[in-house]
Amino acid sequence: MGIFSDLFRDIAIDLGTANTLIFIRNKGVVLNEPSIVARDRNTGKVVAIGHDALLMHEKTHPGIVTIKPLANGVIADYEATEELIRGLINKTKKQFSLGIRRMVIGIPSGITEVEKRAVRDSAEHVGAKEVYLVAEPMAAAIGIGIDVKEPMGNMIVDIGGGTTEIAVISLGGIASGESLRVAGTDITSAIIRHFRKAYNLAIGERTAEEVKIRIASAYKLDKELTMNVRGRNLVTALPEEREINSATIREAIATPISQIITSIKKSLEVTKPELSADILDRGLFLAGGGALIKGLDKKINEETKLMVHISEDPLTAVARGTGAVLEDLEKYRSVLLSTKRY
Ligand SMILES: Nc1ncnc2c1ncn2[C@@H]1O[C@H](COP(=O)(O)OP(=O)(O)OP(=O)(O)O)[C@@H](O)[C@H]1O
Repeated sequence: MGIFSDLFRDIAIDLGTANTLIFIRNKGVVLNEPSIVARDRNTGKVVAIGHDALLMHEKTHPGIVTIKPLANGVIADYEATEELIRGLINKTKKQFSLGIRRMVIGIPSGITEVEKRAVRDSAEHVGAKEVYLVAEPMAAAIGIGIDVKEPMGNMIVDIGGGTTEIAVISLGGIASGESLRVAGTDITSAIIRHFRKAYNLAIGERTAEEVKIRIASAYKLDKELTMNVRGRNLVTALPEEREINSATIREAIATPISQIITSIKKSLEVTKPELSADILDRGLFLAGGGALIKGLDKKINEETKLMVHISEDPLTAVARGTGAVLEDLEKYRSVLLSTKRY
């Protein structure tokens, strides 16, 4: 058994809008790359996946198109999604591996039946013998280390690239939840718009991401930060550098931040009283890259009066959770999503 079982691999995937992470049994998270596919414009052939495709995404190349197959937490391009899964798995391939046995995939909870089916089909086409799907907020909760099966309410807010998933988890199920299509990407877009409007400065997506990661905040900082940003002046068409500060960026991203907080409040309003009492005791848990926005915990605390915990390494919470499911399928069987066969 030993030798042969080693030749078949069991893997778990966090199929995210922004990043896809792969977890391999007994190894942990082995790959974390952007969810991007680059194709030759003429032949349609895949020329790069992940990091390499991201580099092409920013530089305009007439012969290459880059695709983000998962936009806003839904599958925008089925074929490219499969290419992404295949390409990233290939990057992790061991020389002597015969193929994949089990695959657990974390998917947005707002996904439709047809999209679920498409993810399952893609996994099967890639060679998986058994495919299991788990909702991202459930996986995040497991990754955080919450005992999802106990009769207690736990609120998870997973702020990813395309979607913010808010869920109250209890007894191994999602008691109530919402999938909001406002998340990290919208915060980046708000920064791009601010530079255009306020300074006539066009900045790229990667620069805006850097601004977000380095100085964006949701709450007044003890010490406000500054940063030099380069872009192209839309009036003179010349390159320009400008110093900006965190207070201005906070204002620029106020709309998406308040949309996320409004959704959290709405979810709290519809939570059953006994679960609300648990949440009041335990606080809410933030996961996903958006959890790293400075002061977001304070801002949510101010508006909801709840304790707010930022999960350890929020960017890998979903992947670690899908990995935990993979490593103990028996225990987690009841949290898996069912898909209808057609
Ligand atoms: N330090 C940081 N500060 C603020 N935002 C960050 C930071 N690091 C990453 N992000 C943002 O987090 C988002 C990606 O988060 P994550 O990897 O959890 O999403 P995803 O799982 O790919 O997306 P989704 O859950 O929507 O499918 C991106 O928008 C990224 O810009």
